Amino acid sequence: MALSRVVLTNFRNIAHADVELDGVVHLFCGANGSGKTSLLEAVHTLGSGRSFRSRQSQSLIRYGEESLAVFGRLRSGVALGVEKLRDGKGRIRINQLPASSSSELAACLPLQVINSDSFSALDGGPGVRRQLLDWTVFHVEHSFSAQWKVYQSALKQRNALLRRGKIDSNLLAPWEQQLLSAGEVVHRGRYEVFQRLKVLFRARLDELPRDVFGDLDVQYRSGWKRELSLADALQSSRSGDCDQGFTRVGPHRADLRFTINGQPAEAVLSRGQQKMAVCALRTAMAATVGATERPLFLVDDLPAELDEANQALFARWVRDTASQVLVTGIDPKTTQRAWSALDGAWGDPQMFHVEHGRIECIGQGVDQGD
Ligand SMILES: Nc1ncnc2c1ncn2[C@@H]1O[C@H](COP(=O)(O)OP(=O)(O)OP(=O)(O)O)[C@@H](O)[C@H]1O
Repeated sequence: MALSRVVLTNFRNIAHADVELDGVVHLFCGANGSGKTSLLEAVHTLGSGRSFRSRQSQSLIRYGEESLAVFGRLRSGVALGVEKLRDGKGRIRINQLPASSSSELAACLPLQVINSDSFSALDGGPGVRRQLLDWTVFHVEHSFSAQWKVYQSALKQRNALLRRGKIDSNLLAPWEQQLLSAGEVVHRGRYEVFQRLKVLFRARLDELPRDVFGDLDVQYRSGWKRELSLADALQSSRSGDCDQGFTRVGPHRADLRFTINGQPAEAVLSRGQQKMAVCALRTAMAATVGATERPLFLVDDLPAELDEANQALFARWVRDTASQVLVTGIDPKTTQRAWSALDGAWGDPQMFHVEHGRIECIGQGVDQGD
């Protein structure tokens, strides 16, 4: 799923940009504050309805303007459009027709992001890791998001009853029935996809130093005690749930645990090693999804925290799993080094210069000689 063109209007400091994406590797270089990350955010908005930097769409709209728009065309010909207004309203269009949810965008344009927030996969809360797993499940099986929505709405209803101190079985039963049926599907989807993801993650870790990454383990936690069925777990936590006013067990408490010899991985790994573990995870997620929905990678400042060997290894992982990659950096030579070492189209990056919100294509890779 590659983009052939993206058009931005009033997106942060970018008043207007029309960017043709003819290749597979596209490097956007420029000074701090020039608008590089804004371009990645705009592409992210196109594929998910929101930025990876801010949940508030108002902050994305160029100062003094009332709305922003991002338009994109995929190589397949599909046209995507997202518009956001200052009052919080917005519109999503796919092939000029209104779309009802941002998951329709995600199905058209799968995205992976590597940026300074990527560490949260290891040191953030369980919700971050659940989202990563769910991204993978969704792109393997799009119907997953419908079941997850059913589960979440039943959970909301059960919690509302619990908060009112209602443990009347007759009132709880219909919501628990929904929780069970949707919850089982969600769990099964996650479990099956996790088994494949784990193998592909391990294969990438095996390319990293064994003394550090050899013992890095990842486990899937379903959100309730393994020895119980979900039905039994819900039943046995009912009175405690009522005391607390919320449902304490179930797929909404699922997590991935990354450990090294029983210790949390983030407590052992250096920053650069953590970033490589996340790069391994995200490219393994892309590989799990497979060839039909190869994602587009958005990489904000790859050289940050990574030495040259690790940047080169990450570039190879991306080549093997992505449809396309958009990378930002300050210095063109440093930014392109990892990519220029690759063969074929992947080794021939398209370069863009970004300055004061203007994006200009400056051709293929710059000369690496000094
Ligand atoms: N809503 C907005 N309207 C106009 N400008 C904005 C808005 N939000 C942020 N900016 C400005 O847009 C500029 C571009 O920010 P961006 O994060 O894209 O820069 P960058 O090129 O990625 O920089 P860095 O190399 O420092 O990461 C910044 O100067 C920022 O202050």
